[in-house]
Amino acid sequence: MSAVVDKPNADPSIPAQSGGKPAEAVLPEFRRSWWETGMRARADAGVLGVFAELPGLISKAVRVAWRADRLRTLLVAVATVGAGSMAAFGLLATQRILIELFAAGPTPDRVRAAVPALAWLAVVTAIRGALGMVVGYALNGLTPRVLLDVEKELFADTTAVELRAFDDDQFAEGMERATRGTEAAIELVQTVMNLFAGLVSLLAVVVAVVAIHPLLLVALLVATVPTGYAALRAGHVKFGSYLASSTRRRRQWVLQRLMAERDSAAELRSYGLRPFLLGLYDKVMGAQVAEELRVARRVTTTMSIGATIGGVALTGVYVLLGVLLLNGHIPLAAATTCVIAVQAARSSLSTVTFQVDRVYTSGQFFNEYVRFRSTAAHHLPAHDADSAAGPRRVAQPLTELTVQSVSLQYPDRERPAVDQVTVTIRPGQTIALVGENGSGKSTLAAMIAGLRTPTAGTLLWNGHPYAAYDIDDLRGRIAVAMQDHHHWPFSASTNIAMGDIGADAEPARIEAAARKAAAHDMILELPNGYDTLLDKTFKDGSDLSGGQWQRVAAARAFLRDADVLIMDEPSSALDPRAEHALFQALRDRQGTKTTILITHRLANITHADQILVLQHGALIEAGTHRQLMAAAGTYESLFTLQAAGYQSEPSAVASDAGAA
Ligand SMILES: Nc1ncnc2c1ncn2[C@@H]1O[C@H](COP(=O)(O)OP(=O)(O)OP(=O)(O)O)[C@@H](O)[C@H]1O
Repeated sequence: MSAVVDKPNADPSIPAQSGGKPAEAVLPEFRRSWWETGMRARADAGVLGVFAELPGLISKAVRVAWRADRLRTLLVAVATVGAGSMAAFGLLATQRILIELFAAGPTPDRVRAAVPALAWLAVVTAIRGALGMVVGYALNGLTPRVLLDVEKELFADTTAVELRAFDDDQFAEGMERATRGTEAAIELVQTVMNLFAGLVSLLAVVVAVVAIHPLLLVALLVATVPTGYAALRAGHVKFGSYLASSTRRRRQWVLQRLMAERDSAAELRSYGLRPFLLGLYDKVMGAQVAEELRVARRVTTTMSIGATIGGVALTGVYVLLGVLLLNGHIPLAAATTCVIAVQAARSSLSTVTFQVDRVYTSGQFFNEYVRFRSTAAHHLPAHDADSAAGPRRVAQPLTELTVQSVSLQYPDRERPAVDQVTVTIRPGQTIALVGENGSGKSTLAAMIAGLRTPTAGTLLWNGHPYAAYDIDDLRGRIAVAMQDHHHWPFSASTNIAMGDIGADAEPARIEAAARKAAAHDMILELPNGYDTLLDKTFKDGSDLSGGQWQRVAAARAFLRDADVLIMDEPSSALDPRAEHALFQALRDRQGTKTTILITHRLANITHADQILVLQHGALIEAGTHRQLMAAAGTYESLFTLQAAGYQSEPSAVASDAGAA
């Protein structure tokens, strides 16, 4: 934010508010955004820079299209070349007609002689139209497939990368750019195809003109090159306009969301932000209208200059043609065809220059997608290089889980979150992780769950390092109820069934899991019971309270018949009755299934087989409740403190009564 306050007018299109309080000081997201990259790059790149990058971008587009749908890509290419050839034939047929019409002899004879060429022209024009329709049809089928392909690849990456990737702000930024890049893939393919079509038509005109008379090529160049250059310059200016409107769209979008979405609705009302946001909307739109008018003036000037240059060049060509005609260098029919060819070439050239602009811009966005995917590849789970046979399946139930001198240091932190912890966990045990906020309990649990990789030390499942296993298979053996569990926007039953998504979602199993988490009765009271959609933003959707969501999350974890169940603060929002039911269900697992429990409510873990006390990431105490109480260390002091909280109230009441 400070950068914005220091430079309140970083974006000149936003007016500073009076009183030294610029509007953007409270809305830093209004600063220039990464997603203008492509447009800015285009605006900054010179004409040569654009052409230098073009071949690489074109080849990327062709590869993406080819992978998505070979048949349609081929169809577009063939039909485009076909349509171009028809344009050349059309010009040749036109010239033939003119030759016949301008020949000596009676008019009916001349018209009769021109009829075959006329028929040719009609056929060629019809074929050209049909091929144009084929191109449009094939492109309509091709582009959604391109989008599907690139989006699928992107989400295949984002769902596979290790959790640590999400701690990296560069990764998060890259992901946003890549999402925009997927849409750019469509644009890139479309514009490359249009560019190709424009180039083919241009080439067709050139071929036809050379076939009529080589000298006419000079005339064509003189008439089209200045116009082409002017069109490219105009493209630059139009790009400025595109840039301005994109900025406006982003601002509108941010404000529209703030004023219309559920997430901000309560705070907007509570703080009385309505006039502030509406006022800001007015200001932003006012600034944008002014910007648009400024750009419109520039566009008009550039276009006028372009039109003047083009007109002068065209007049030169007509003069040249007249001179050639008078000197008898070219026949009248060729000169007339040349006039038609020049018009066709000018139109193709303006298509080409416009598409060059667009290929360059969408290519920049698509590059972001390509870049992100190569970054994501570095975040994929590492597999043990020693095991040549590939990742091992988890064939046996858990016999021993060993945490061997394990540490994890987050990249942006000076000290490790978990520091050389060693523990051995046996099947059927209940392990409790205890310690102050930030002592490393969740981080240790995430490593045991196979969600994070230690920066030092090893985790062993049945004597083999985690890295030797197929990570998805290993994770399938562990169920986790996260501290910050996700509110999945699906029905209540799906929310629970997601705990074992590969298995049949039998209602009886789902209900049994819900009962263990004290969620069954609560779900039955919802408008549509288990079928209630837990997303308020859809019709008939419902929302749950914090504690109700926690019960659903616990039920999800109970559903999976996991070797190890990890529950991170499962009762922080539960009422006493629900808490009692949940811990009873956890105690029922003891002796048969392994449970790792993280909680600050120490009365709930007195039955644990091992209580591990963490401090600043290090394991400072381990033992049963009885052993740790006898040791009179950190655990004992925390437990005594909490127990005193429960006992103090009655004595306070008693002393109050005595005083009365
Ligand atoms: N993704 C992260 N990136 C950087 N640091 C993190 C991240 N997650 C946790 N930390 C830091 O690591 C340390 C351990 O965090 P952890 O969540 O494991 O603690 P905890 O014992 O579970 O805390 P609590 O009782 O509050 O849930 C803390 O200092 C925390 O700030």
